[in-house]
Amino acid sequence: MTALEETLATAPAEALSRMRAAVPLVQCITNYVAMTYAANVLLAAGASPAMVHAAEESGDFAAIAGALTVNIGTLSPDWVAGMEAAIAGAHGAGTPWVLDPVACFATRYRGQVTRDLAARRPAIIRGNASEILWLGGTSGSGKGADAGDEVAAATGAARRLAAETGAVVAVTGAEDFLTDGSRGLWIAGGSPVMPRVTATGCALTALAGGYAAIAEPFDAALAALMHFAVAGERAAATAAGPGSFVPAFLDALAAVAPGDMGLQRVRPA
Ligand SMILES: Nc1ncnc2c1ncn2[C@@H]1O[C@H](COP(=O)(O)OP(=O)(O)OP(=O)(O)O)[C@@H](O)[C@H]1O
Ligand SMILES: Cc1ncsc1CCO
Ligand SMILES: [Mg+2]
Repeated sequence: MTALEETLATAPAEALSRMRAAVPLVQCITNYVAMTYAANVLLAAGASPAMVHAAEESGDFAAIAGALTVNIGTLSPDWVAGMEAAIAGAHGAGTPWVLDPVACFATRYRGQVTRDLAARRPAIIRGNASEILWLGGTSGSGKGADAGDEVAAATGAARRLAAETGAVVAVTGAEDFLTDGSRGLWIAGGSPVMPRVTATGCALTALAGGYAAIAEPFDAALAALMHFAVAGERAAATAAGPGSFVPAFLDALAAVAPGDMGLQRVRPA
């Protein structure tokens, strides 16, 4: 087996077992839209969320958290100060952090803030294709928080961004792409209903934090993507639409077992 195949064969299942055993504390700085959903996703999956963003405390909190996640969805100057303080606290304590560049291409302010955050050594960057295209130096056709581009169009940008920042980069969509700049993987699964529920991607970023608390960034991102891929597919099979998908998805996240995090949905790029 190659090193990559060994990673694929055991790492996601082991990561899920370790996360459920540890129930890691994950500090989430996320947007107003995503807060409750992301917290519920973490609890269902097996981690312990805390939504802590004020600059007065966010750095101290990052020092006691297992991981920090930073999502710019509803940013404002106060929140950006909280993000910067949290990241400084995370670096001081060796806490890994995850960046979600929501709609970074949409305005100059978002773009500047995102570039500044991306330069602060995130362990993982998780975005949709339009966000990663823009951050990787190419313009796409995103519309606000929703992607307007195919994941396949963003693989080069993802590799460049990973090389530039040192982060593992996950691009999500109908199939997800994961790279650390050299290794590349495709992860299949999920459901077309997922982008019809707001903050699904934001919640995935939060879960990537849960895994980053107990695994190396590449394995952590892969486990989070697989956990969503399995649970999303199962929930969609029983849901009537976006509304009933949400409770079914929380149930499915809780029900995913290590043995479900198998190789069959992953292929090397
Ligand atoms: N067409 C699709 N088929 C299957 N799964 C999908 C599809 N679109 C998105 N997903 C899944 O939905 C999840 C969120 O990805 P998405 O790319 O929609 O995030 P996003 O655009 O950042 O979302 P948001 O900003 O609204 O939180 C991922 O697990 C992804 O695999
Ligand atoms: C709808 C929306 N607007 C800002 S953040 C957010 C959640 C999805 O990214
Ligand atoms: Mg998003």
